[in-house]
Amino acid sequence: MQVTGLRLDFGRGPVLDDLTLTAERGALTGVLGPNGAGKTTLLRCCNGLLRADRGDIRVLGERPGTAAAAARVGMMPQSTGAWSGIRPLELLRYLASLYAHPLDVDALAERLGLHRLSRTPYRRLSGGQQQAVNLAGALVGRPELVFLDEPTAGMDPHARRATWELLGELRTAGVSIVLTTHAMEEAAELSDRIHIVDRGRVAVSGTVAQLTADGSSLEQVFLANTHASIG
Ligand SMILES: Nc1ncnc2c1ncn2[C@@H]1O[C@H](COP(=O)(O)OP(=O)(O)OP(=O)(O)O)[C@@H](O)[C@H]1O
Repeated sequence: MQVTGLRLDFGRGPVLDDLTLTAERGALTGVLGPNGAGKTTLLRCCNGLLRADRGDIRVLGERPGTAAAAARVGMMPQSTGAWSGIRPLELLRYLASLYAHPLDVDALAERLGLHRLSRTPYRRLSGGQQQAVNLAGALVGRPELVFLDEPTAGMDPHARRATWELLGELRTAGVSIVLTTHAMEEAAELSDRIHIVDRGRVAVSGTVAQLTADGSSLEQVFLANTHASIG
């Protein structure tokens, strides 16, 4: 995925400000940044849900939001209210039906601990369970590239580890992954490359080893290269 010179202003100053970054195929790319830095906005642009004022995005060589891109790209949003009454397995079966070669829904649900929740409507699931459904929804179409917006936020340590394992297997299988997170140890553990975004721009990029070469922790690098959103 290639993002070049992206700019987007909702009317109160730029949220994305000449943002340029690359996510290599087959790699896991971590996008970090303070609250309000523009991470979700970037992911929404990459999925064609928002259109930038300026700049260019290519996902798997395609323009975001086209049918060609949608068939090959998955997106796990931070939260979604749209599925409130539907049960997890019904939802996943519906999403699977939209793709040519979906994953096996029962196996995926079992893997993410959703098979026991088959009768519970989405809105009655816990926050972590909703996250697991969102993740399954992003993966069920067997995407070549998947965007995950804070995939483990709200997950307990068991669910988080199961998710990390799943992401590791996807990466081994050649799936490209772009994820946002506020968990520094998660970013350090999973990412092949990290972009730290601040006020709509990439402040610093590199592998974890490159970013922490002077002995700093990833959190120290984050704090040194970003502005606080509160305080
Ligand atoms: N549709 C919108 N209209 C107006 N402002 C918006 C809209 N969407 C996002 N913003 C603003 O853009 C900025 C960036 O928001 P965004 O959700 O991309 O941040 P983020 O980096 O994902 O933050 P967090 O880590 O808190 O999830 C925020 O100031 C937000 O209020």
